[in-house]
Amino acid sequence: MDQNALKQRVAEAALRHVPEGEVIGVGTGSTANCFIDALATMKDRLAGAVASSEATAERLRGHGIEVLELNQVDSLPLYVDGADEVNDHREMIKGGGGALTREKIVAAVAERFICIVDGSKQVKRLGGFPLPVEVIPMARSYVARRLAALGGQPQYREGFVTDNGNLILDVRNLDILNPIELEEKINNITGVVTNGLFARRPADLVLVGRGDEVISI
Ligand SMILES: O=C[C@H](O)[C@H](O)[C@H](O)COP(=O)(O)O
Repeated sequence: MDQNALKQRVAEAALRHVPEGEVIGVGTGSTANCFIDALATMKDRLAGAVASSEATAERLRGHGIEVLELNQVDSLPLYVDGADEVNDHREMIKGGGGALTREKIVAAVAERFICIVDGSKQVKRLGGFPLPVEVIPMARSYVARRLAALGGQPQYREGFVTDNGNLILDVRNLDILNPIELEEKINNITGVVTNGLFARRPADLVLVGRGDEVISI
């Protein structure tokens, strides 16, 4: 089964966790897009969705699903999103599409976070995928120097502007032995908005598409 078929399969598997009559949070990226397309089949049983990016909001609206601002809801029973890497502790690297900050905010509000991935994203140790860090533009060089001091090799994602008007540094070569500690350390650098480690708030359930099966972690 090809990667796209696996993404569709996990997206469909996530549907049965969607509570009826509620507003849910929806992530960003190609796997989240598969979920949005699947969600459209039950849109009449949904009160609406909070989007983690402008692209997701547009796709949801395209299917006739009402998009609400996060500030319009008091709680979210569920957030469904993809990831760039996920380990056995359900910790993730996210942000390959640059949506990490809004994703982290929606994930923080959600009571339950279900991560949907194809098998290629499952790793023993995080860090093979370059860690995205969203940075306030004027702090770019300073933050890059601080990331280099942590042993990373930051690279400016040229020409990319986040939905929040900021830029992304993709950091290679980080030794991610303790994801929670590194997430906090990088977030404490002045000028960093947030980084793509989702370890303080891991997923509650990961659905992995592998061969003909969907495995739960
Ligand atoms: O910013 C993007 C998100 O974190 C995505 O969830 C992540 O990059 C995975 O995307 P995809 O499903 O396209 O591999």
